[in-house]
Amino acid sequence: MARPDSPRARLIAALDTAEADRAAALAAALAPECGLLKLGLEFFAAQGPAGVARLAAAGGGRAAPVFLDLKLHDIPNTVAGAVRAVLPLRPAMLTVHAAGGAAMVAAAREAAERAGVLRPAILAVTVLTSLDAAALAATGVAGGPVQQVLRLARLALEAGADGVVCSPQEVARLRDALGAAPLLVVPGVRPPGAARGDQARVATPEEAVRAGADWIVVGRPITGAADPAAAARAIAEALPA
Ligand SMILES: O=c1ccn([C@@H]2O[C@H](COP(=O)(O)O)[C@@H](O)[C@H]2O)c(=O)[nH]1
Repeated sequence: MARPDSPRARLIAALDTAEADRAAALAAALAPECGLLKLGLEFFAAQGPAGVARLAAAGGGRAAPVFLDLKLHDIPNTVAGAVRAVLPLRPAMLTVHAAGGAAMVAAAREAAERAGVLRPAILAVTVLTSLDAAALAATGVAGGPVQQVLRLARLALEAGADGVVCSPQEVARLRDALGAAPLLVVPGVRPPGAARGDQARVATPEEAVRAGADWIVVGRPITGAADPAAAARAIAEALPA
């Protein structure tokens, strides 16, 4: 997948809603302001593949590409089947959990290859940005988020992932360790003064991009604004060129 060529293209707007009409209104407002629209578990659980297809078709082909953030995590055979099942939706990006293991990530990549050159980029989620060091330790992982993100990123990239999802606090370390090739997609991003909500490992949009993020993912600071399009535009305009 081609890397973004402008600050606007770096912005991924997360449309976290269960309501089709609300998602359609947000998509129409935000498509001109960002590079991709992200649909996640909330929308998919409520509206299913047909809802994704309807949203992608809305706007007469002018809708932004779709990032399907399903965070697949199951045995390799099941994940491969799920990837094949969503290929007709033509997502530009699709997530799996790196913690599912190398064979699972490889199965996702192999299944995605069926779509040919327009296959979705397979992104491996490392450590959820809602986990701080203590919450991660409570899951039995020793060593802290940076070490675990690096470990899972290496595993996933060696297994065939095109990139990883990490917090802004690990981006610079990943770029140093892994070089320019992996796509780095970064949620846990908050404009100065915005509520962090349930996000634990955060930084500003500018900090995330300066650290090496290819794309930043922003949800509530945009969708909760009185004017979501203006909020998205302000975030993109504050990004380094
Ligand atoms: O580690 C992760 C992986 C994915 N996400 C997703 O990004 C957005 C963030 O939304 P905000 O409202 O800006 O917090 C959301 O859709 C998550 O599912 C993440 O936050 N962290």
